Amino acid sequence: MADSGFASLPPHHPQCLGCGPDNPAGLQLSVYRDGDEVFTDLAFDARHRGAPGLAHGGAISAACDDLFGFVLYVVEEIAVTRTLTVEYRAPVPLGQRHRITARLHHRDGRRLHLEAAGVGDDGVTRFTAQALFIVVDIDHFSDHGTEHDVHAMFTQHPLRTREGG
Ligand SMILES: CCCCCCCCCCCCCCCC(=O)SCCNC(=O)CCNC(=O)[C@H](O)C(C)(C)COP(=O)(O)OP(=O)(O)OC[C@H]1O[C@@H](n2cnc3c(N)ncnc32)[C@H](O)[C@@H]1OP(=O)(O)O
Repeated sequence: MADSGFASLPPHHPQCLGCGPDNPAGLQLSVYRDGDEVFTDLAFDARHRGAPGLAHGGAISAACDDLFGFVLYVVEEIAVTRTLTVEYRAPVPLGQRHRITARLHHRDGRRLHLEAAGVGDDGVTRFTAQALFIVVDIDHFSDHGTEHDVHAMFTQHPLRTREGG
C-alpha cells in the first residue's frame, strides 16, 4: 500500500498489462507521483512465478517498463520504449513487497533516458533498470488501436501532446 499524500496517477488504460485495473492477467500496478519520480509498491504473486517461489524476470521487466510509462506524466510527453535493460541483482521472492521507483535521468532530443530501481521492504535492491523511450505523436497509436480506445487513452490524461494540446 502506498503512502498517503502522494498523487495517484491514472492507468494508461483499463486493460493495460501493467496498470489496467480491468486486466485480470496484468500486474494492476497502482502508481504514485513523488516530485519528479513515480513509484509503485508491488508484491509479485503466483501468476508471476518463474522458478519456484521466485518472480519471473519477464514480470519484473514488465513492471519496470510500465512504470517508465508513468514518468511520461512528469515529462509531459508521449513516448514509447525503444530499449529496456534490467539488471537482476538478486532473486525476487514471491509475496515480498518491493517499491519500484522510476525517473528521467536525462533527455536528449526525442530520447528520454530513464532509470528505475526495485527495493524490497527489507531494504535490499533486487533489480534496477534503464530504458530509452522515444517521443512519438498520437498517430503512433491511432494507426493500430480503435479510434475510440486511443481517444479514451489520451482524453483521460492531463498530458500535453506534442501538438500542444
Ligand atoms: C502520460 C501517459 C500518457 C498516456 C499514454 C502514453 C503513451 C502510451 C503508453 C502505453 C503504455 C506504456 C507501457 C510502457 C511502454 C511500452 O511498453 S511502449 C511499447 C513497446 N514499444 C514499442 O512498441 C515501440 C516500437 N518501436 C517504434 O515504434 C519505433 O522504433 C520508435 C520507438 C517510435 C522510434 O522510431 P522512429 O520514430 O522512426 O525513430 P528513430 O528515427 O528510429 O529514432 C529516433 C531517435 O532515437 C535514436 N535512437 C533510436 N534507437 C536508439 C538507441 N537504441 N540508442 C540511442 N539512440 C537511439 C535515433 O538515432 C533517433 O535520433 P535522432 O535522429 O532523432 O537524433
